[in-house]
Amino acid sequence: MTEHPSPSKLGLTDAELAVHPTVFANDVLKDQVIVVSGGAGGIGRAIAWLFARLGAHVAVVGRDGSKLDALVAQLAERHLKASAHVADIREPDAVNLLFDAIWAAQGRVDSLVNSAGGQFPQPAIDFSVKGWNAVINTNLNGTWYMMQAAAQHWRNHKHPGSIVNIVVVTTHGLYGIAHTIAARSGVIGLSRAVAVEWAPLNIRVNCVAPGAIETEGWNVYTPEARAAYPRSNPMMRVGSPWEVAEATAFLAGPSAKFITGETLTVDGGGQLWGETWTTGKPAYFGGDDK
Ligand SMILES: CCCCCCCCC/C=C/C(=O)SCCNC(=O)CCNC(=O)[C@H](O)C(C)(C)COP(=O)(O)OP(=O)(O)OC[C@H]1O[C@@H](n2cnc3c(N)ncnc32)[C@H](O)[C@@H]1OP(=O)(O)O
Ligand SMILES: NC(=O)C1=CN([C@@H]2O[C@H](COP(=O)(O)OP(=O)(O)OC[C@H]3O[C@@H](n4cnc5c(N)ncnc54)[C@H](OP(=O)(O)O)[C@@H]3O)[C@@H](O)[C@H]2O)C=CC1
Repeated sequence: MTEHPSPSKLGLTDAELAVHPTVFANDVLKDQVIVVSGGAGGIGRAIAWLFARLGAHVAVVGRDGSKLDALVAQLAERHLKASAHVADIREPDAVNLLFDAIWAAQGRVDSLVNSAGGQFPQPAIDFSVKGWNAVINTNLNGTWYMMQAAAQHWRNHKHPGSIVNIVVVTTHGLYGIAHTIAARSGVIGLSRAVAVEWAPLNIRVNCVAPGAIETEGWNVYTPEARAAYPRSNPMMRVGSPWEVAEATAFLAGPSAKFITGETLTVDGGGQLWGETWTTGKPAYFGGDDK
């Protein structure tokens, strides 16, 4: 994967996340257990901090154990509850074992947040089969394995639950990321379908669709593409992972107990106005790229 590292930091640090003001009451998720895939990434990390600060135990999931352990240590330093779990969401057996382990250790799971995901920017006409499959496997299949394993455990334990899938705004033709638009449209459709099927099990399923949110995940985009992201919405700025975390807490927790099958867009109005060119603006559309 091509990386374009930023000379300065992207997103919020643990020290910032530990003290960032929140609109939620401190104990609103007291005693709950929340599983956050991609929990050591930019958005997942903000979700982990917010949910832990609201009283939950957060089980953070990813492939890189050292990133997860470092985050759990930071949370523990502030007397917040968390555990690190290495798993590849594309491996259904590993995903099932993950939920077995968290239930065994914590005795409950209340919410699942699927923030693991990503893509690379490339015009769709040039996608390789391997590249297409990598994005579909991660974002559609991986998210589904996590959703199904969570729901099966809730059914077996006769326990209510809620799922929030972090997706991408799919209403635009977002140039250069057609594979992810396909995968995320699948997740949104899937969420609407199982919101109905799983209502009898007392399981709610919703999505959050972020616009341009500054995180380390942006290193796959060129500095020129990143520099244009503030113009992707009428607020003329990029979003913060904390803004996605608060929307996620709203949907995951009791504030949304009558909401299911919904997608909450957190994009500064980017659905209504703005331009997003993840691979540069082609000459055809008035830009410099050939
Ligand atoms: C309206 C509102 C406005 C909204 C405005 C919205 C702005 C959009 C911003 C969205 C931002 C984000 O989501 S940023 C945050 C998300 N984070 C990321 O995207 C992080 C990077 N992405 C990932 O890690 C991805 O999960 C993924 C690319 C699938 C990597 O998975 P894997 O580890 O399996 O993949 P790799 O082994 O690296 O690569 C597998 C194959 O994929 C292809 N591949 C990988 N990188 C490639 C590249 N740069 N160019 C071409 N092809 C590539 C190759 O075929 C690779 O095989 P080989 O050829 O054999 O190597
Ligand atoms: N930032 C943005 O502008 C936007 C982001 N999004 C979406 O929001 C989600 C979070 O994004 P963000 O936090 O910025 O991205 P990051 O790249 O910072 O974090 C994504 C995390 O997902 C984990 N992950 C990736 N693949 C797997 C896998 N197969 N199994 C387990 N974990 C995996 C990675 O951890 P590890 O390497 O340890 O596995 C990583 O920490 C993604 O789905 C992203 O596409 C949507 C719109 C805009």
